[in-house]
Amino acid sequence: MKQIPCALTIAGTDPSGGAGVQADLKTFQELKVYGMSAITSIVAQNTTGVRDVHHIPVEMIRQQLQSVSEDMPIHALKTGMIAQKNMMEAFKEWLEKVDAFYVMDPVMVAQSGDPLIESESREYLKKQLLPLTTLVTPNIPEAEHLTGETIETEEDMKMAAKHIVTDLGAGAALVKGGHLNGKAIDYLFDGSRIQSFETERIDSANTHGTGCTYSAAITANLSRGHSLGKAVEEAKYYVTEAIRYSFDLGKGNGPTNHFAVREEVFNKWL
Ligand SMILES: Nc1ncnc2c1ncn2[C@@H]1O[C@H](COP(=O)(O)OP(=O)(O)O)[C@@H](O)[C@H]1O
Ligand SMILES: Cc1ncc(COP(=O)(O)O)c(N)n1
Repeated sequence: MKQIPCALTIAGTDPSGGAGVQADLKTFQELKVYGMSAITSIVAQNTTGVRDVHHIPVEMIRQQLQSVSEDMPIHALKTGMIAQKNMMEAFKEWLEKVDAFYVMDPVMVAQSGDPLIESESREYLKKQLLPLTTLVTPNIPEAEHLTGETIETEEDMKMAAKHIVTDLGAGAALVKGGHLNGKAIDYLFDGSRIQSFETERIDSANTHGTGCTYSAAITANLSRGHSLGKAVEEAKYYVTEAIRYSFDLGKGNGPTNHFAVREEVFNKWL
């Protein structure tokens, strides 16, 4: 019998259901992948911003990871918010014993502007975790932090993607253009060639959790055995439709619609 693809997210939470672990598990489910999660921090947040953060003790993170890997298959995994350096150290030690595609969403700041990781962990992420990735998916501010370069044009985005792979050692880099004006274009550099993924910009403020959704969809597609290019292409479609039919929920930037690509529900929201 064919085995179901299994994907794991290692991330913080969003009780309002739009970002973090909640967004990741919804995405895995929609893409018919068995979803698993290890929680790094509990974040009191909603569509308007972050109110408080409780970090899970590092030993408990270690135990969660061990509980998954000693019992369950993991075909692909992603990391989102890993706030502290000691959490990253525990994750790295565990990851070195696991054979799975690794997608890093280098979460640093929430869309509301609230910081989600401590400054000393940024360096660790860059130096120690980045070289272990199959793919890293920075938005423009995150790519600027990783490269130390200002990114204002599509040329800059391509340069940043190359820099992150060639000089910083990531397996591949997808620099996302959500924060630029004009069309929504992302650039993937896989070590040998640049590919672009482009859609029109949707006039919507409901973009809470778009980065989480996108990287989770890529992770799900890799766990199914898709090539990197196909995994990104299909995930781009998923996130675009999730933004197009996003929900006007909450008082801030509303969440994406994970039902959007499901035909029967898709029609209902038209
Ligand atoms: N208004 C929009 N219309 C269409 N696509 C968008 C829009 N905003 C963001 N995107 C796309 O959503 C994905 C997430 O990108 P981005 O917003 O840059 O990431 P993050 O949520 O990490 O800040 C990218 O593919 C980006 O191009
Ligand atoms: C726990 C957690 N992780 C990540 C994000 C970033 O979300 P976005 O996808 O909107 O950048 C968030 N707001 N909360």
